[in-house]
Amino acid sequence: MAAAKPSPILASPRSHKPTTSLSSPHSFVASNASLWHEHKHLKRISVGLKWNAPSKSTSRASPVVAEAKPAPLRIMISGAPASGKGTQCELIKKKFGLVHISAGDLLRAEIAAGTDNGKRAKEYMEKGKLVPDEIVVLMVKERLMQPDAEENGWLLDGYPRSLSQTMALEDLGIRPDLFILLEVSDEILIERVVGRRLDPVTGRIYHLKYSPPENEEIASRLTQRFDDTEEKVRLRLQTHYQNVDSVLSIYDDIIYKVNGNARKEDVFAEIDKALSSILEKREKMDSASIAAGLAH
Ligand SMILES: Nc1ncnc2c1ncn2[C@@H]1O[C@H](COP(=O)(O)OP(=O)(O)O)[C@@H](O)[C@H]1O
Repeated sequence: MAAAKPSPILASPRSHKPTTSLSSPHSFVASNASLWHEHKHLKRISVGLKWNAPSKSTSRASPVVAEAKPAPLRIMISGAPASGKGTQCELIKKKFGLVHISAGDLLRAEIAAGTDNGKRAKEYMEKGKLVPDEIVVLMVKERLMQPDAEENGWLLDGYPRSLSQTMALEDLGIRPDLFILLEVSDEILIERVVGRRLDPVTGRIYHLKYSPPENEEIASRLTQRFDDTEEKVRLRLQTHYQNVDSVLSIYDDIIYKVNGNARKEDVFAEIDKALSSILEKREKMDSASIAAGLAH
């Protein structure tokens, strides 16, 4: 079967592989993970090759390459509470079709379902602390390995938030193409959190001052997240700053810092530029690899 045959294009260099330094203890795992991901993807491309029937005028078959879809993006997005991750995730999801996996949303779903994990998680969330790894790590890992995320790529939001969570992914050979860090000043963050409201009917997020509800009916049903008070956001910020550096140190070579104080459209334009550029490079490399494979 064609899919089982080793493809000559597997040996080709790929531009999207994270640049890892040999001195880094994580570089080996990262490169292997990347190669594994590429191998799976390239197998798909090699299956997708089509050949034209020989035309009357030529004796040789000419290869026609089926549309080569580049390997799906795997992106992490990080930032302090209310740095705009949720808004940007919506925009990224819409444009790039990635599966949005939010650690906070997964935990809130556990709480809503009344599971033991949910009950335990809520105790930590109320204090603005990180939920223990034994709950979070498995939960996120299982979600990342669902077929939709493998097939369409993923956008991981709010994970990893500590060195141990990062290492759990590295041990599994899971590494993103890009680690987006939204940077916003504390003053703005606190103001955003305290005024943030959710419409439980539409799922839309409002801000009492900056993006108020359109009418009284909506205004009357808005809810506030239980951890969106000033006191709790200060604790969450403290937790964030205590942990973020250790996570950044592992993704040093793929960090993309974005000024999150700007308008959401401008923030998205920055992110869009980076993601589109990865995809463009990947498409070019795929075409070149396929052409090289066919020439053999
Ligand atoms: N990766 C994680 N590890 C541990 N706890 C987490 C993680 N992600 C979310 N949480 C918990 O859920 C809370 C809410 O997270 P989230 O919805 O991402 O909002 P925010 O980033 O605004 O704090 C966090 O304060 C923390 O208690």
